Parts: sequence; C-alpha cells; structure tokens
Amino acid sequence: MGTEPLLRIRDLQVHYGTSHVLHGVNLDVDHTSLGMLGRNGMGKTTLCAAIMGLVPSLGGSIHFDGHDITKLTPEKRAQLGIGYVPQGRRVFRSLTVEEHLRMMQRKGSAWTIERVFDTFVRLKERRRNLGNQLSGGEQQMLAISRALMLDPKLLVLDEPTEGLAPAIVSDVIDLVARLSSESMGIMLVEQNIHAAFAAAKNVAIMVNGVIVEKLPTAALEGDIELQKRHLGIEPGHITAEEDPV
Ligand SMILES: Nc1ncnc2c1ncn2[C@@H]1O[C@H](COP(=O)(O)OP(=O)(O)OP(=O)(O)O)[C@@H](O)[C@H]1O
Repeated sequence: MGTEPLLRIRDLQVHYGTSHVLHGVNLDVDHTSLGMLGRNGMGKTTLCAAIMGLVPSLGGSIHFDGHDITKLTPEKRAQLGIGYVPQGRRVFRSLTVEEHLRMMQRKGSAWTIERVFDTFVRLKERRRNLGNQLSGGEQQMLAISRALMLDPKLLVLDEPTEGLAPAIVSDVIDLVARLSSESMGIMLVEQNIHAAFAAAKNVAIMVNGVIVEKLPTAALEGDIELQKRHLGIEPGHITAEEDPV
C-alpha cells in the first residue's frame, strides 16, 4: 500500500518493576529522520530499549517493516533491519576497530568493512587500534559503523553527540543527514537540541513516558514557547532588530 510507516508503535507500556515508565507511547517513524527530544528521565532511552526488545513491554504493539515485532528477541529485530547505537557507545576496550567490524559482517549487506573505511577515513587509519585507544568521536563513529554493518532500514541512535567536541558533533549530524537522504529511517534521541534541529526533518517530544508533540523541525525551532514548556529552553535574547530604541 505504501502508506504503512516503517516503524509503528501503539499504546506501548513499559515498567521497571513497580515503576511505570512508558505510559502508552504512540509513534510512527518513516524513511526519514526523526529527532526525539525530552528532558532527562522522561523515558527516551527506555523507548529505544523497548524498540530493540531489550526491555519487555507489558502492553501495546510495535510493528516494523510490516512485521509485528512486539514479542521478538533483540536478535530477530536486528535481523529484520533495526540498528542500534546505544548511549555511551559500548565499544569493547580490547578489540581493534577492524575486529569490531568483522564481528558484524553479514553476507549480502550493503555495508562492508571497505565501505565503512571509505566513509570513515579516520577509522581506516585507526583500524588496528583498540577500543580504549580511540577518542570519543572515533568511538562514536565505530559504534555507528558497527550498527551499519547489519544494513539497517532503521537506525536508532541514543544521544550520539553526548560529550563530543563541536567539530565531531557536526560530523555526526552530517552522517545522520546523509543516511536519511538515502531513505534510511532514523530515530535520533538527543539532549543537544541544536544537533537534533540540524539533523532531523521532524521532531517528537517525550514528557513523562508519552509523546506529547510530533512536528516538523522548523516548526519547533520557531516555537520558543513550546521549547520552553517541554524542554526547559529559555527564550533567546532580544535581537538587535527587536530591541526598542
Ligand atoms: N533499569 C532501570 N530500572 C529502574 N528504573 C529505571 C531503569 N532505567 C531507567 N529507569 C527510570 O525510568 C525513567 C526513564 O529513564 P530513561 O533513561 O528512559 O529516560 P531518558 O529520557 O532517556 O533520560 P536521560 O536523558 O537521562 O537518559 C527514569 O525515571 C529512570 O530513573
């Protein structure tokens, strides 16, 4: 039909013990980039984990690429084409760059080690370095490359710019923009609102375990009140043009 979103989440409920964290998430992600914003502790990482099958859901459904994946294992979800770049990168200290990538090689994948090295020249230079010898930016590139090796249709990235220098943040933004222009679906969880604005076509806002807004990025950029209400962003300074004389 062509109208079905790549990822469709309905009324998703997640608990940690007696703590109810996701309270009925409804969200569609298409073959484009979606920024996921929200203050600390609102449930963004939990949503990523639930999409990947790393935490069980007690209610609701997740459909991906025409499959009901609500009860599938993380491995099955990855095989179907959901790539995950977890918060904190989770690179192995004692494996080299090349060993990380070799572990994820799959027959028939559009992403080979050579393609990764063509895309991330820095990783090629560091191919024999161990995980703990890489900078934060290099580790992030490796974490993203590792996910790409499985040839995902949807890439879920949890705060990929956290702790990175501005120049590297813009490399991550460029990469996300490039992947989404090649029609990969992207869900980009970000605390860095400017990174999300630069990389994502649409944005969603999570508050207390529900999605309260989903709108074009440009609309949120222009709505300071909404930013303030849900994200705690203070209004900017009065500009020279607005400054009364
Ligand atoms: N393993 C866990 N066990 C119990 N509670 C948890 C667990 N992981 C997260 N929580 C709680 O669930 C809520 C949502 O956390 P989550 O990490 O999903 O939020 P977040 O929006 O990603 O925040 P942050 O930006 O700080 O990572 C928080 O109140 C958190 O304390």
